[in-house]
Amino acid sequence: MIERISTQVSPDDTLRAAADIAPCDSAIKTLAVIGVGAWGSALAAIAERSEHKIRMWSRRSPENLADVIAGADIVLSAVSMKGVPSVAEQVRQIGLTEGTIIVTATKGLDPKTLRTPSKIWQDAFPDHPVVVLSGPNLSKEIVQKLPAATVVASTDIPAAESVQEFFSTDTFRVYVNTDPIGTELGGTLKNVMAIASGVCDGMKLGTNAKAALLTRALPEMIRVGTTLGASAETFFGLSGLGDLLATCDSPLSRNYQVGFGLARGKTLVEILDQLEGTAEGVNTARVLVRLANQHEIPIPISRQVSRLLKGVTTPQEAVQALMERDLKPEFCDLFEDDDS
Ligand SMILES: NC(=O)C1=CN([C@@H]2O[C@H](COP(=O)(O)OP(=O)(O)OC[C@H]3O[C@@H](n4cnc5c(N)ncnc54)[C@H](O)[C@@H]3O)[C@@H](O)[C@H]2O)C=CC1
Ligand SMILES: O=C(CO)COP(=O)(O)O
Repeated sequence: MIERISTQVSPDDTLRAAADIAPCDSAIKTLAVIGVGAWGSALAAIAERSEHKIRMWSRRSPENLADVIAGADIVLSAVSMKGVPSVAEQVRQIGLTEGTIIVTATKGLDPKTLRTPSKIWQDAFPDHPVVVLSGPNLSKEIVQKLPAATVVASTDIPAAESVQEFFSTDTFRVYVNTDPIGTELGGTLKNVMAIASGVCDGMKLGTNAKAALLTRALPEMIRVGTTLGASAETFFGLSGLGDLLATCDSPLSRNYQVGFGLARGKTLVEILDQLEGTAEGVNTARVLVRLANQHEIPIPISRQVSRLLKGVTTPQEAVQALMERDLKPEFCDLFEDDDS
């Protein structure tokens, strides 16, 4: 696990000017990053410029959380899903300055309450704007300053626009969206599909199979999303299709690596032991099955991924089960229930 503590960017440092980043006029200057793993560190690096003050906190860092968030214009959480409820509660007990924007970059679902990270933050801070940041953003490419785009979504548009301005650079293009739940679920649900995609490649099923998998993955994600209040359109954007393509086709993706390893006969325990960082799709698959059962949403691909992760099916049986389902018209099940 990558665990960077506030060494490069300390609470009292004035940050060095990044030569390739134009000065930003935003009134928003102070960022507190909570969760300094691969993604939190990458986002801090993106925001780094002379007029920004960046403070960082993770559970093993020497800084005091209250000092790090005090007076921050933006509090960004890049904690993995399992840490979100407890971290949100710690921050709630400390309290935030009025007007502080909360940005959540976690892609996951809470196993206890089935809530998304943005819902957890909004429940803890009903009077603060909450902005979801999600998109095709493999952190290893972002830190190399390769061009990338992302989405910041909120029902509070001025807050989303402030976050857009704060994080935009000439290599990181930020779009605003008004559908936070859709934006968040795109990034969350594609992690399960990335596991399926890794299985597909690990089994050498070929390009046709991969194209079929990813194409059928999208309506499955849309069915879940629209049931939970998202707009279908959002899933055709960067945080849906965009992140699906990035994560399902890259060995840099930890979720893809999980699927690939399972297809090559490794156990889940072995894979997770060797994995650098968090593969949220493992938890998400389990939670998603419960959500889908509750709402009667057909999720055939995710259900096979969940069975594979539980060890109750093999990759070969999972593929067979998907191929042997009832025949149907291509578009009958985008918004309607069918068998799973
Ligand atoms: N790495 C990437 O390319 C991207 C990751 N994400 C998402 O960002 C989130 C974090 O991912 P990474 O930074 O890659 O993971 P990571 O494993 O590198 O870092 C996770 C961070 O969460 C903290 N954490 C974990 N459990 C905690 C707990 N119980 N209490 C407090 N803190 C806790 C860790 O200390 C660490 O700072 C995930 O939801 C992931 O899906 C989103 C976009 C890109
Ligand atoms: O969300 C990501 C890219 O957008 C990162 O994917 P992994 O968590 O699978 O590495």
